[in-house]
Amino acid sequence: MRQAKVTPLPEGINLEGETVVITGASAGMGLETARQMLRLRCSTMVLAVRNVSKGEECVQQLEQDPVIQSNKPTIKVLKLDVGQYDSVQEFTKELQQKIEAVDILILNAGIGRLKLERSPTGHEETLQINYLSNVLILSELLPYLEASAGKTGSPTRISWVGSRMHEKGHDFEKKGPFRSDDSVFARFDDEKRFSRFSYANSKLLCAMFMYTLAPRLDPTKIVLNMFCPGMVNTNMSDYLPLPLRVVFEGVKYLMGRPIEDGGNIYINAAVVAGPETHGKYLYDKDIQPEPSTYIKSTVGQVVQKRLWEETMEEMKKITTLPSEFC
Ligand SMILES: NC(=O)c1ccc[n+]([C@@H]2O[C@H](COP(=O)([O-])OP(=O)(O)OC[C@H]3O[C@@H](n4cnc5c(N)ncnc54)[C@H](O)[C@@H]3O)[C@@H](O)[C@H]2O)c1
Repeated sequence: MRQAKVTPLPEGINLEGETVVITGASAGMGLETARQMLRLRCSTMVLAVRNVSKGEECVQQLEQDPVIQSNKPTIKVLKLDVGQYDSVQEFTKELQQKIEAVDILILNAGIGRLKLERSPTGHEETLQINYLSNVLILSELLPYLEASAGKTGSPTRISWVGSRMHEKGHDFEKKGPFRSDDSVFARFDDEKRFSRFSYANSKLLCAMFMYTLAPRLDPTKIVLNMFCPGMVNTNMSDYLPLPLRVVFEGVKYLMGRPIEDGGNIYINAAVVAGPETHGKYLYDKDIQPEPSTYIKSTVGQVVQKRLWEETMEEMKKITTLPSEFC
């Protein structure tokens, strides 16, 4: 059974004059969202990518689209490897130097892993790529994104790509994903405690962080939400070993959404849904009124608080915290 069809975007969306930044935009839904937004007249698109020459190829590909050509946008490629703090800091610096104000930031780059692999920071990769580096991006950019709102006259919108799996990872584990008396990061970094559900667990951290940060932000300056696009036919499952990949490809073929629908959901979260999405999770196009049962549970609440503390300790080692983090 296929995933429910996505309602088309309303007529008349016009992103003329807007500047959009998408991380991990050289493939999958990041690239598709860039394409759709450029077709909707987005004036400046920043593709934040690990491989700059691949990013440049994407620009050439996008510029061949007659609709995009006629809109005459500026498309920029900036280097960003979310596996490395240095690269994140170089990216946030370059962005502020080159782009005066941002209307929309989409935190899209993400990976899955079944085995413990470490990023150059020493942290397990899903923890680093899906969670910690996104927190650093926010930490470095919050003052600039708030200032952007002053320049554009409307709140800067940040949409973070989560996954519905964040509600499910712990269902498959014997003791739940995190204990209330254990380090959150150790659950990823410690070989003995690493779980093959690290993808779901890393997205759980993202959701918990979003729920903690959003109330600290002024929604007249920044609207922050998280969303899950559902199962979409991208290369996301390439990390799986061959037998599992074959099964997953079959499931995706039968049940997954076309990538165009994925882009449509991204645009809904970032553009169509308004300030009422601040601090909220969206599934497809529906705003979830409340966090997941796990996040609301007693253990979940302890873990959410500990996560914030551990994250702030980590960020303090790398940068000066913005006021919203203090
Ligand atoms: N495809 C799905 O069914 C699905 C479902 C829910 C959530 N998501 C999320 O959607 C987002 C996009 O995934 P996708 O399905 O388009 O997969 P994808 O693998 O096609 O795209 C992932 C993107 O992240 C980039 N990326 C990975 N590591 C990076 C790094 N170190 N530095 C910079 N960029 C890096 C890749 O280059 C790629 O452009 C991810 O966050 C994923 O978790 C996907």
